[in-house]
Amino acid sequence: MQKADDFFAKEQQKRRNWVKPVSKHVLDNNEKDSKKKILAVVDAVGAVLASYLDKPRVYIGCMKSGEVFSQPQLGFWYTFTGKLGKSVDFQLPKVIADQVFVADRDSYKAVELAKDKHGVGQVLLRNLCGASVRISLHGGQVLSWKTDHGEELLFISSKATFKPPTAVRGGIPICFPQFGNRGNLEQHGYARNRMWIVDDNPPPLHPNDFNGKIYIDLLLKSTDDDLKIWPHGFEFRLRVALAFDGSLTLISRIRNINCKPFSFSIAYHTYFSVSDISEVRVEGLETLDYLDNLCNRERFTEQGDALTFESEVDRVYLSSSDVAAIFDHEKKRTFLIKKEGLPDVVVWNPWEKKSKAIADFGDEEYKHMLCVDGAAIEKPITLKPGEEWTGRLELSVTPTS
Ligand SMILES: O=P(O)(O)OC[C@H]1O[C@@H](O)[C@H](O)[C@@H](O)[C@@H]1O
Repeated sequence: MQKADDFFAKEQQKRRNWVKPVSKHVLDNNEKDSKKKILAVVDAVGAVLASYLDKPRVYIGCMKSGEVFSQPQLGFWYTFTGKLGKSVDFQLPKVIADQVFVADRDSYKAVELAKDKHGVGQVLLRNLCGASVRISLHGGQVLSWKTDHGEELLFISSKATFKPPTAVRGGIPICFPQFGNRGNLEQHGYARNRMWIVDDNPPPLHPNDFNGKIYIDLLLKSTDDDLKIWPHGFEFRLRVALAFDGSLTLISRIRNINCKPFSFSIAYHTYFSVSDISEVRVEGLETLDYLDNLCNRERFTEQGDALTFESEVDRVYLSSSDVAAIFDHEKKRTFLIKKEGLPDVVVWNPWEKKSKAIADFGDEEYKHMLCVDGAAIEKPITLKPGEEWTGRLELSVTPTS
């Protein structure tokens, strides 16, 4: 788990309760004449910084300084590694003097553990801008992903039940080790119906998987009861990471800890929240072959330029590129889905009739959701004893004009 440093943030951070103006912070710390000095330094350094606005990362070599990096539209951010308050003899590299804020280490918590009303453990990740992700230990399921404006990006049914053992209808349930009914296990496998634990000591990942991110590591291990229904010992490690820009990454590492090989399928069954399904299009699947679950998994080839929706869809697109996008015209936003190790993409919307047959799904809710899952289904992944597989899914959202 990461620990928050002191940070300086800009205008839009004002409303976060862990952010206050530097001047107030310093006054609170009884340094009465500090404000003037800080602003004076800001003016000088700000002018220098302005000439670096097009650079992604700038390091300012001053006492107690941290890294300074630019963020499109947000200007500069400064990670201050020293302790603010004791001395004002530090240089504050910020562009605009009256928009300098400090995040208070005591009130800002990047990772919080809590329990829901059924006693199920939940993890809340929150980045400094206020974007957040909520994960349930039941299923290792992401239940919420919000922008820094508090806008929910995932769909959860109003009829969802949060009481184990069934998975919540919405968010990102993980289908493992089976997808759908392609095997002898329960629908979509059992990982989504099991309790996961927080993994305090996971094996290291590549620095890109944690640098600048807030994250939690979860772990699912097969129990003796699980081995009776699927006789393969595994460790499934899931890292859920929230980046500074609000993007959400799920990294799965699945290891065979048994003495014989096994094969599995996996899907991140992502319920995206959309304004109106009729106004949505999916790009990145053009010309691909797909298996149509509505026609006994018959194989077809996608013909259109982009996928649009006017009836039930339940397909597995095969061997896709590593990027797909969902354009939501009404909400004026685009979801980008980037994936590694996940060749297939499931697209699912139950539409009107099927919706009525799903107990934990509202009759009209199909209009406001679309499942687009990064997955490995058609060619199951085989692991020899001791082998590990890694799959990554990165979700981000951008405004579209
Ligand atoms: O109701 P469940 O088990 O969560 O599954 C929902 C849907 O998940 C989709 O991924 C499947 O392709 C559908 O066939 C299925 O109906």
